[in-house]
Amino acid sequence: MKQENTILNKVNENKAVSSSEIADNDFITEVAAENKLAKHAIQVHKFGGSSLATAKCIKRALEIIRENCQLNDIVVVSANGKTTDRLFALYSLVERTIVEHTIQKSDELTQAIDELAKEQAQLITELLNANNTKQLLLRLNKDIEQLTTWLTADIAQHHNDVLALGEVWSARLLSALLNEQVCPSNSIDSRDFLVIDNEHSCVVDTALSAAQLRQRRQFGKLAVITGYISKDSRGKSCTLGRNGSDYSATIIASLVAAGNVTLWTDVDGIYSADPRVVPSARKLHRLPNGVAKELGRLGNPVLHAKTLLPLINPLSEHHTHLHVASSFDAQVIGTEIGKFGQIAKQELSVTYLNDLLLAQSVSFIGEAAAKAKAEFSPICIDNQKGFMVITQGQQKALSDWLASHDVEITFKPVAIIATVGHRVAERGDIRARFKRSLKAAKPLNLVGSDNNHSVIAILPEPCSIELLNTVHHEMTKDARHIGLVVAGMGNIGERFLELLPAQLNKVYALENLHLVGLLSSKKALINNDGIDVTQAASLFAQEAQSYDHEQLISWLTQNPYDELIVVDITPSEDFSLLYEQMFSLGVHVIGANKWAASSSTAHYNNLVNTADSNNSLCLGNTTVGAGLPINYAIDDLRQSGDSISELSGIFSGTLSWLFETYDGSSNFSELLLNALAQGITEPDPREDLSGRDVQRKLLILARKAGFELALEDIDCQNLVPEALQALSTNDFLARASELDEYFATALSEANSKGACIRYVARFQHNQETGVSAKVSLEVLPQSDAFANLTPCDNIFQISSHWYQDNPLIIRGPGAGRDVTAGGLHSDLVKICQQLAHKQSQVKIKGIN
Ligand SMILES: Nc1ncnc2c1ncn2[C@@H]1O[C@H](COP(=O)(O)OP(=O)(O)O)[C@@H](O)[C@H]1O
Ligand SMILES: N[C@@H](CC(=O)OP(=O)(O)O)C(=O)O
Repeated sequence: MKQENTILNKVNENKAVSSSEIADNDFITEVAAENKLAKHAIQVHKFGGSSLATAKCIKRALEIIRENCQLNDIVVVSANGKTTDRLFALYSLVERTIVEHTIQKSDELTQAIDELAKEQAQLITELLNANNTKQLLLRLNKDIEQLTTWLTADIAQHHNDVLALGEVWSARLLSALLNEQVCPSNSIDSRDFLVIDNEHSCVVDTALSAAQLRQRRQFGKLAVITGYISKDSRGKSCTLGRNGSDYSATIIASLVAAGNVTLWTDVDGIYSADPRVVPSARKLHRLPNGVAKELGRLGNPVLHAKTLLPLINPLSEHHTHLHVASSFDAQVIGTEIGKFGQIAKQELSVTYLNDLLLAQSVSFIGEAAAKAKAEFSPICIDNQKGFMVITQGQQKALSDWLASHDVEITFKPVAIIATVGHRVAERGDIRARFKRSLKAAKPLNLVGSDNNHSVIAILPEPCSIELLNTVHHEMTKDARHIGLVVAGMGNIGERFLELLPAQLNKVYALENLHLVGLLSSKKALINNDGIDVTQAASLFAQEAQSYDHEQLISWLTQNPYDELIVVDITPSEDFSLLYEQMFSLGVHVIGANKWAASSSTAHYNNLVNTADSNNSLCLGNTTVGAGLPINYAIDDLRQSGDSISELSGIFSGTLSWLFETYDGSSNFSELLLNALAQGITEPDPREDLSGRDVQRKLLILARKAGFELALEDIDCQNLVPEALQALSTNDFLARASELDEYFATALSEANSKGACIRYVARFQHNQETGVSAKVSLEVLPQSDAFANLTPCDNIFQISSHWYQDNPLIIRGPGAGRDVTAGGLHSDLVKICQQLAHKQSQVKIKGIN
């Protein structure tokens, strides 16, 4: 959540404090003029009770504000921890005392008030300096006196005034602390500006509330506003319902046209089920508005039922983003709620509500049902069978309403469990799966919601944790979004993309894979909603934008997928230097790029450890032998318990072609230029002739086989004489004939013995002598396995404990567009197969 150019810790340097009544735009402009770092769109940050529960939590919230807020932003707070629960408890205690006339209950009341006061006083003393502590304690004492009067003398009148105290204390404390440590701040009691019609419908008087809020905000001070409370048009305190501070935050955001609302809580996003009781719950990175609204309606505690209402105004041009993030782990990317494309629309989640009532009446049948629905907004209604599901709190009002129509009604206690997702009620497969998963619970009915974003099962018994887990497992077991980024839009990259659509259609393991990024060295096309694979190359050509590595890492850090795979088809050492950051972000890498796997021992070991400790997978079968399964074979032998003692072969397609073809009938240099013209060599053929590429490949395989060695441990014969090594490419090509004599001599000497010349890589491990490795031109008998290859083919020979006398040989095309792109697809399928088996358990700072 950290943003680059905000940050209140700079504010103290250029604070300008003057109170005035100004329009929001003026407000913003003036703040911007004073504070060079000010953004123009206001952000609202709401801290829930769990984020303000203890002094430690409040300090954490303070740091989040320091890092993420500017003076023109707004902070909305809930009561500290469970203060609202405690205030409710006081109220219930008083009610019982009145009913039962018991003396000891009033002692109990005094004790409960004392405890509450002590808790608040402790937060104040622990957090504030002496002067502020004194002032806030004085105000707290006054409030406690007032509270005691309300509770003992006039409880009926002051129910909501009592409940409001939690938010008032919390805002006052945070604001004082901000003043001391971060920036000028003032606390605002939302009852001084927020006007609703009544607690039942909570419709906001927008014009009046916005105007009054404008008057309350003070220029140059960060406003800390109480959540949860408001007043009605007669000036009476109201609440917005339990957990209503989220709703306060979005109302306030709509009043000031904020750009963003962040709900800071104890969980780092919205999960596919309650993560406290469903260990396999998945984070939903992006939730479409309608689905989020439905989740809130059906009991998700992070999203109060009304939270989204102020933000989804079809008439408004203004769009406010909503995020859910963890105040315990502010760097973790949370859930974003908004308008998203197909990938986000595939998410499914499961939610439940206990303690409900199934109300049955003829008034809920046919057209008459519309009236009941409009009046009571039930959780669900079936106007064919004549029932609706309501909360227990609605029972009396519904009975009264029907009595006035002279109609009978029956109530039955029920619970609901629902699967929620974009238009799920229209999907027969999801309904069927949901029904199957509920078999043991014997649901009374299954009902689709009006907006089709949920299927609701009505249960005769409360929903158990076991049932929740079973249903969740069934609904989400194959849910996983894997993002694919392809880096390198060259020859092989192009072919890889050409093959991708068919692969996605036919390979089951790729079911949840979405192409989301295409990168060349300078340009990038990133689309979180997916890039059409059938038009990938042309979309890249038309839409890619310039980027740098910092931007790429920042996107990778925030990517909204369960897993992300980067396929590196670049030859770039620079790009390979990003692997470590990628691994530390849990990103998986498929590399055709040889740099990382053949880098220094320290760097390589570090990469392997970083990947391991972050559960990042890394495959690079195509770094050696293109699509030939050499890396897999070595891995397989090692993992099966075999030990490899020798690795040898011809690892370069170019050198294979040159020496298989070179028979002395023409000069070596003519052959070389011919190979260059056919694209068989690198643009500068010295890259092939130097043997470096073969040396790197041997290093990669030896490391795969379990040996720790470095490039310098492998002797490398450079076939380019020293005199030609430092020339420009053109000068080298012009003087290529200087190579001829050396090769002509080598060939004729070999031929005279009935032998041939080949450029061979050899690695040996011997218990006594240790490791020896080299790549060089060798004289081989014509009968040697390495002597009779189809030009361009590679050959790999492995001797091991199991393959001692008769080595294992893998042979075939070791380069080429199709086989390399195919090898990369093979790696991709392997990673996706492994990811399908990956079980992740939720671990959330704050709630675990
Ligand atoms: N599907 C879900 N996704 C995320 N959190 C959930 C879900 N269901 C239940 N929770 C729980 O809801 C709690 C958030 O409750 P809330 O009252 O909004 O917190 P706050 O005190 O921050 O306002 C978290 O502790 C979380 O464990
Ligand atoms: N304090 C109120 C309002 C609220 O929204 O709290 P929280 O953000 O902790 O859920 C309540 O407990 O209902």
